[in-house]
Amino acid sequence: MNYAVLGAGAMGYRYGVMLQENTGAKVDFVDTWEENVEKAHQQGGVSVARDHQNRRVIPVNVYYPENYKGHPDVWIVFLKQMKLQETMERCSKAGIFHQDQYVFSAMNGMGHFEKIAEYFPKDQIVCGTAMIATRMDGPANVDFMGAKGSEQMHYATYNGKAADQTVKAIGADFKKAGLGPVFADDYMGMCMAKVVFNAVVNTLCTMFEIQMGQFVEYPGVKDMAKQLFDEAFDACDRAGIKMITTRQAEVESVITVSHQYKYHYPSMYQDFSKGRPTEVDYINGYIAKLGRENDYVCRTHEFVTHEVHLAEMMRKYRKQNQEQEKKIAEMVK
Ligand SMILES: NC(=O)C1=CN([C@@H]2O[C@H](COP(=O)(O)OP(=O)(O)OC[C@H]3O[C@@H](n4cnc5c(N)ncnc54)[C@H](OP(=O)(O)O)[C@@H]3O)[C@@H](O)[C@H]2O)C=CC1
Ligand SMILES: CC(C)(CO)C(=O)C(=O)O
Repeated sequence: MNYAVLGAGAMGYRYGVMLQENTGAKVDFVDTWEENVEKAHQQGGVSVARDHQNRRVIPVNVYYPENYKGHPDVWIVFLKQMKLQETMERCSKAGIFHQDQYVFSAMNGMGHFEKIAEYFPKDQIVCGTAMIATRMDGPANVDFMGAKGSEQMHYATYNGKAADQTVKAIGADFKKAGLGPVFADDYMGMCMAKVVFNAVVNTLCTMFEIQMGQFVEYPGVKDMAKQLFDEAFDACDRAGIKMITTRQAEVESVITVSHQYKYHYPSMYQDFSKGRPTEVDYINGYIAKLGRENDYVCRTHEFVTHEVHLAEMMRKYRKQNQEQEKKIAEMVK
């Protein structure tokens, strides 16, 4: 099968490169971030390391939507939630989406499949979640975190039906690529199991600007995680969502995955540190909204969503405050 990755960022390159290298599939990349596309053209591909080691340039074909002439069997979408609608619209106007194509996405948060369904038939949407950590260190420069074989992901059909031949073929390619796919029966329970995980790890690491291994040093992590998971699971219970995991398993997973990816700054921090908006409204904000819609108030998630927005807004004072403090220190000398 042929693939095109929409969003040549950390995860887009990860999926695309692993498919290209390990399955021999033809993979194209489509992106709108100019510096990224130009850098890939200039250096002849994407620079890839694994856990900071063995950095090398892997040849890849990266296009702007307007230049893309391919007709892949499957689109793999890895955009940030905030950019999804705008980018899908740009691609649609460029005429690169076709009604015979399947589309897979394992973006974090919720709300993206409904947007994707505006452009592709519902029966051809494959939902995913990825417990796979990747850093984007600069344009066309990525770092695959975690040892080879540590990759784990889930996928499910959006229509809730059994996997058809194409979905099975996608799953087989993901397996051959080394992405560790597991098929799930229900996409909502599968996606929410990842959303609630990100609502703890991504959000707390971002606010405190720390790596996952540093976060898990704190002895109160299990208590904090439990509080956030309890609220999220209660909201899901009320909404009739059957999670593919349990509260206790999620707490254990926070500990295990944080040790496994100890040097990883979650993707939310990667946006935060670059002065970009974060996906918090699609993660903790989504849980809080789900709760409200089902007569349940997720107080901690609502509060935490505000905290992340507060932290985002306060980034503008950081330089000013540091300069003021420097001046005061000089006056005191
Ligand atoms: N990174 C990870 O470890 C994981 C991420 N995810 C999820 O996957 C999805 C994609 O995330 P990820 O691959 O990390 O995203 P990235 O930020 O690496 O890339 C997504 C897109 O963001 C834009 N972009 C990124 N950095 C910059 C920058 N400095 N300046 C301008 N534009 C930039 C680019 O396109 P454009 O300008 O067109 O937006 C890029 O294609 C998200 O939903 C994320 O939560 C899920 C699991 C793990
Ligand atoms: C790698 C992982 C699982 C860490 O929370 C992730 O989803 C992210 O960085 O966004």
